[in-house]
Amino acid sequence: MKSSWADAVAEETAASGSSESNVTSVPSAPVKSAYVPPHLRNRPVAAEPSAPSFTGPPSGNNSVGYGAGGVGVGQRSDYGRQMYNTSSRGGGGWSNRGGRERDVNPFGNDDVNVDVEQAFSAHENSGINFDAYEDIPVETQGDNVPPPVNTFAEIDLGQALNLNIQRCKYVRPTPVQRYTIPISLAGRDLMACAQTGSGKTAAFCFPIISGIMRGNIAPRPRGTRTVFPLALILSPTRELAIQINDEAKKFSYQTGVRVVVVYGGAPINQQLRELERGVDILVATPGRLVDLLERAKVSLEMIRYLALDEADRMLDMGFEPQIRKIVQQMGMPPPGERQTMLFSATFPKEIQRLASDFLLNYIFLTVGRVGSSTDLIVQRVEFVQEADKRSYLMDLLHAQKDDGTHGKQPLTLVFVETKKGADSLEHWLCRNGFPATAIHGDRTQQEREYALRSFKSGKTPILVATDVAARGLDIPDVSHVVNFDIPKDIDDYVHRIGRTGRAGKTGLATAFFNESNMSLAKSLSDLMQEAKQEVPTWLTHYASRAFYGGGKNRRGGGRHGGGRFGGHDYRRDAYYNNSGGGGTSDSYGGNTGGRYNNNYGGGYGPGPGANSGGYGPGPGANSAWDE
Ligand SMILES: Nc1ncnc2c1ncn2[C@@H]1O[C@H](COP(=O)(O)OP(=O)(O)OP(=O)(O)O)[C@@H](O)[C@H]1O
Repeated sequence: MKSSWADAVAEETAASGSSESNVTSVPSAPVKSAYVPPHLRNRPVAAEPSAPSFTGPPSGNNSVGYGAGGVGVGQRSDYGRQMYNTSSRGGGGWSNRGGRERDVNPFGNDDVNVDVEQAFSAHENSGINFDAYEDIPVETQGDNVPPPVNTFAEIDLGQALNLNIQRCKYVRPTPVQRYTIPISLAGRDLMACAQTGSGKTAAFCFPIISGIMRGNIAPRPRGTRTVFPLALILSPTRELAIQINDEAKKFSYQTGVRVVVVYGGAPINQQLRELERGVDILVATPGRLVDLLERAKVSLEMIRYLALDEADRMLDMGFEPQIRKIVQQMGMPPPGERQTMLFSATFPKEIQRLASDFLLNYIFLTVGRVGSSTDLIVQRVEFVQEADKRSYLMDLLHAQKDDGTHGKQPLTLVFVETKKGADSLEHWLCRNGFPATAIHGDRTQQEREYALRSFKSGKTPILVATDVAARGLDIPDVSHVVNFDIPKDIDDYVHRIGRTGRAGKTGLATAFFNESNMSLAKSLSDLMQEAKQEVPTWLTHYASRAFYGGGKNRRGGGRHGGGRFGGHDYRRDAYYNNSGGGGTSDSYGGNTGGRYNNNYGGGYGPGPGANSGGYGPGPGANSAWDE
């Protein structure tokens, strides 16, 4: 059943009793006390005004000064914004440097002023196909899990943010949003695993923006060129950081919350200038952030919200020491004094163990099976020898061209293993009349961004990519993902194919498999079965051989080593099975023991028997890491 925002609001108003109980059962403000750095303790902090209950978006143009330029104190009916502007915060806030600035309208129109009902009925079908998520299994583990909500209207996010949700044409929350937003608003730490393209970005952005709008934040230090963001969102790749920044900017339009992005490969001076204009939410790749921290341009002392997108990637072998440094050794308040949210579509258990160091009494949420792909993606596996891959790809592309009956050419994303391989395939495709571009870690940042733009716009409807484009990128109209080279790790496969079949739309993924991919046969076959895909007999055959021959993948012991669909909250296993030294059911070669027996500070690497070949970039392979 479809319902518009206006319906939801009307229903809530009509049934105020029941909706109120929903609201009260989900605390509207973090329950933890605000972090106050030692040097600011004993100073008076502005009291938080009581939050008016959510009344739905306005139908006119007079409620929040939309489109009226800068917003002054008292002009707004949005309590969060008022709090934000009237609080005694100095230091890092946007309003204290260079004066108040007019928000650039990231939506490019003022459509919020048109009749709400009309706007929603016009766009109701343009967003997520919610029916596709109806039967999705959801599991939560942890103490006192706040109940999920069914509509945005049930959540008290603040009016300015609600308007932006409306502008984004989000009619109702996706399953991961239904669960995570109340959990985060209740101030709880969270590890959330939900399928690709299911709306995780908004799931962590909304509570952060709302929390900052709500205020109750200690003043930031004045008279220093160091900036003190209140929230940090970390991303493994530059392009994903840019995308999160764009999204967060949309969501925070006219809330007074200022978002800045920093990432490697781009001029640091420009980023410094942006920072000096003030920052509330900092989106960053780890390397550039460490640089700024070491130069004392940024301080993490005031961080109240930490979000790790693609958290399992952020904590795998390549990144883990750097993330640990940022989170534990550079002045960030400890768990309990900040709220931490970890999100990904995949969460190997040994990564869960590492991640739990950053969390306090957290809730573990799975929407769909951990690490599963969505069954919106039709998966095909073809047996193709190395030498035949190009001609096979050409056949696929020709077939697609012939299919292009709607005028618009479908976008095809082709994943290869190496940077050299990406260059070479791009040139070959272009020589053969297929407009292609490429993205990988050896290209300059300018080239990378240009390639992505050219692909998104359809100018070059084929993008050849390494794993640098495997995670998080939300490119509308990608109808086909081709795994020209199959990744060594099943989780990477899940993320790669997740570039299509997003937001409830369907997509196609084709993989070229041959003997060199034997190590993935079992996990690929399991994954496809789980997603109700047709598994070729030859793959089943290889899978049984790989199983007995010790096929390798990051999950060790087979994809479902801890029992079928063994991907749950690792704490279950840790508590019951852990008697030391890798005693859990899906021990990764014995190098990570139970949480309580291990010294994680000593670094993390593949132990004897670990899957070093399939875990992290091997020689000649690409790192999907950025700085
Ligand atoms: N409530 C909603 N209604 C409609 N569309 C939504 C909603 N929430 C998110 N979307 C859209 O769904 C798409 C996918 O969202 P997003 O990129 O956050 O997915 P994700 O879960 O982070 O994916 P990945 O695992 O690949 O990073 C985006 O285009 C986003 O704008």
